[in-house]
Amino acid sequence: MSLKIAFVGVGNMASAMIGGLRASGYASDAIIGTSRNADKHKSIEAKHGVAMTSDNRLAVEQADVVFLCVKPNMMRDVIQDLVDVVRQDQLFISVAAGIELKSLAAWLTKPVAIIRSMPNTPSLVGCGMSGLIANEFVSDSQKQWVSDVFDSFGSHAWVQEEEQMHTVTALSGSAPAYFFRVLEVMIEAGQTQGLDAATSRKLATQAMKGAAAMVEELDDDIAVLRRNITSPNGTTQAALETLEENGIKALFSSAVDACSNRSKELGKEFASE
Ligand SMILES: NC(=O)C1=CN([C@@H]2O[C@H](COP(=O)(O)OP(=O)(O)OC[C@H]3O[C@@H](n4cnc5c(N)ncnc54)[C@H](OP(=O)(O)O)[C@@H]3O)[C@@H](O)[C@H]2O)C=CC1
Ligand SMILES: O=C(O)[C@@H]1CCC=N1
Repeated sequence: MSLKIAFVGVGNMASAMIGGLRASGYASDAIIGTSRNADKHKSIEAKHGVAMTSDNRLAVEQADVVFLCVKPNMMRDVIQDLVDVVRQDQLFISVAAGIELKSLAAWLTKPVAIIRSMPNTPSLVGCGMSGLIANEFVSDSQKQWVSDVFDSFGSHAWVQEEEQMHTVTALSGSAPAYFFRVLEVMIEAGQTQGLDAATSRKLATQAMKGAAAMVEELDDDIAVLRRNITSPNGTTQAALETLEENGIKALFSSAVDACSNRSKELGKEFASE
């Protein structure tokens, strides 16, 4: 039988995970979600076939596993309102950017099992990537269950040091947005050159998907895959030289640094003391 999961704060990220879980066959009656605005509940219930409530405590009371999915600035208040219904046999999984395990533990007040995760929205289509780290109360069997759940909507990686969660955020949590931006810009450029929007979108998207699939499925060095497309003095060389001249390396490495630094700031801004 599926463990009962409560998603506290069903917005973009929780909705993506619920969609991914449901598509992988997780039982609808084993999932309950919460959000304050009851007007949204019907559409979430219709989309994912799961029950919704505005009552966080009611949802948490009946859960074996609680995903904490509110924004980082709301996390402390939301957890503090739950403290007296929290049981030590429950597992808590935060998805919040920046928020440290020790802050979550301090707000939960009891010695409970907590996992800090950093998923991403491609979970909705079974292509998620999630970084994970556990506190000392998480058992091996809970870790296995969590690995299986995150794999059911993509893939996962456990990190050894909590500091590494900032880098996970920069390389996978936020990264789909960078690639969406790259696609937006390329599609617009295609249209500027005369293609219609749909054709431009299909061409650029399929190229991005194909490149990612080659990296994933072949064991080749990525630089070799790039060179295999780049004929001397050909079209690709012209494009790549333009990207280098315009600072692609500095651009992306500074974006990764900015993301990771913001994650660190969020952790400090919303720390337990
Ligand atoms: N979006 C992403 O790609 C990723 C997000 N994250 C993390 O996920 C978390 C949520 O982000 P995201 O989904 O984008 O944000 P959203 O704002 O889309 O979702 C948060 C939801 O929480 C609900 N909420 C707010 N307060 C409460 C409350 N007191 N009780 C119950 N529900 C509440 C809101 O609904 P309502 O107003 O109806 O209450 C809202 O829909 C953040 O901590 C973020 O760092 C992590 C990885 C990726
Ligand atoms: O932008 C954010 O803060 C969240 C965390 C990772 C992706 N979105």
